[in-house]
Amino acid sequence: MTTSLQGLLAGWITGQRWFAGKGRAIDDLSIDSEIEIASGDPALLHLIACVRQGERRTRYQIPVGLREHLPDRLGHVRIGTWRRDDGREVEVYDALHDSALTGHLLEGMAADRRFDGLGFHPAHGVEIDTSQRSLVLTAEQSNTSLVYGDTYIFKLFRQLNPGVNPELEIITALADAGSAHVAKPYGWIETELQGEPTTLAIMQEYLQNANEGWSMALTSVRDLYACPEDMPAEDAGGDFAAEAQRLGVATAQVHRELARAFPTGTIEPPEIKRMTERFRRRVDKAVSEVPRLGEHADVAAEAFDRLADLGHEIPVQRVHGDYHLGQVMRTMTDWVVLDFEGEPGQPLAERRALDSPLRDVAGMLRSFEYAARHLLAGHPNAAALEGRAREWSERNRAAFLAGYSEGGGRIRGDDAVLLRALELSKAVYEVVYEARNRPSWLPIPLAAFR
Ligand SMILES: Nc1ncnc2c1ncn2[C@@H]1O[C@H](COP(=O)(O)OP(=O)(O)O)[C@@H](O)[C@H]1O
Ligand SMILES: O=P(O)(O)O[C@H]1O[C@H](CO)[C@@H](O[C@H]2O[C@H](CO)[C@@H](O)[C@H](O)[C@H]2O)[C@H](O)[C@H]1O
Repeated sequence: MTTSLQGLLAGWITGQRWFAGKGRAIDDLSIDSEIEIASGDPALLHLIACVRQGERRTRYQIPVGLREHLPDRLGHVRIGTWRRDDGREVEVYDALHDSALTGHLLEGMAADRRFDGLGFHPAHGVEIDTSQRSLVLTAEQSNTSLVYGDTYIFKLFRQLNPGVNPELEIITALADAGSAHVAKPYGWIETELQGEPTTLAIMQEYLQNANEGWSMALTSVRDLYACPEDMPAEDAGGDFAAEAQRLGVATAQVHRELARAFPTGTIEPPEIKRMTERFRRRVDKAVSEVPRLGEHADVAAEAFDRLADLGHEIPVQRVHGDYHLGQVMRTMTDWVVLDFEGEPGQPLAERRALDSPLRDVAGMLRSFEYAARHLLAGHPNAAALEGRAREWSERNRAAFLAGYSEGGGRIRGDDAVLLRALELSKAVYEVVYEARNRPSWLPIPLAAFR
């Protein structure tokens, strides 16, 4: 049986990891833009689809492949059979899994090419090797990344909002300034949405032999859990504290580089009050989606009240915005920071706005909590290991903060008030994120309110 392309996509999209509207029915899916990048068999079609769920409309980027016969190796990414206007039936599938098609993206960037409304560009002064073949990364992601050979990583943004993606803007500025903490940009793809240049994908240097902070931290937690109960964390194999401290130093350096490359400012007490009101609205919205959060709302409210009474200005600048252990990689020489695009799903203007660098510090502190508690879920000894989890988290949070100060990051005595409010606001975001994407992880952010 054949269905319209819209119908096929509506049936398929809800099962994708990056689909942001999980748990709510799709009222309508329309195709806003359809551009052929390659014709023939296989063909490559670039689609921008708009999904309506109640009042909410979200745009998604979906490059699809079209083939008369789908080889077995692509069976797992089949979307369905579509009868085209000319009467031909084709198999539609997720094009990013087909290296016969993804080569066109690399060639487009190398040649600074245009396909109707799509602009493909190389970064300034680089030469792109078009012989590299791609593989899709299988990480838990909000976007989809391809690795070409062991040379480039290409990230295609799934949810689209009009505007230049902050990640492109930031990695370009920091790489131009000679930062040791970003992966070099190689190219990007853009279009125009509602009259604004809008980033669709970015390609960067692939960091070979680098380890992700999250998996390094989990290895360390696992080691501690396996140690005798009376052994202090610093004596357990795989202690992470020296790395946490180095990460703190690198974070402070990145903040300094961001402050040099972009405007900075301060926010005054009346604006701080408005910020806490935004935090409160975020809690209300989160409680309506995850009612269990309601029993903890007063903990967050108390932290926001204290921040509203702070009484002095807060320095602000460009920040990372969604900083956690999955966004940092340890290379042979240092920590490199990835994914400067802020919290996916928030409007771009908000994600590019100046903010306190302590937002990133709070994000990373939450991540140490996540790493410490993640392995407790379903662990037969969970109750006994609670204390170990707390010990690991406290030790690494302290080491990270020490490194941050040592690297020149500014933390004053009463910044604890701001940090606590930012941590709880992040935990509220995480409660919604987990409820939508990984319900079994929900106890982790909920524990932040205890
Ligand atoms: N430059 C890079 N080199 C090597 N691996 C990378 C690089 N950039 C990202 N990755 C890997 O891809 C994962 C997801 O990347 P990220 O940019 O955070 O995507 P998303 O925005 O979808 O979460 C990272 O956690 C890391 O494992
Ligand atoms: O990396 P993304 O930009 O996709 O960020 C989203 O997904 C993250 C999970 O992958 C999520 O991070 C949360 O889980 C992490 C462990 O997987 C943990 O280290 C973070 O502290 C926690 O916030 C992130 O919030 C979300 O925006």
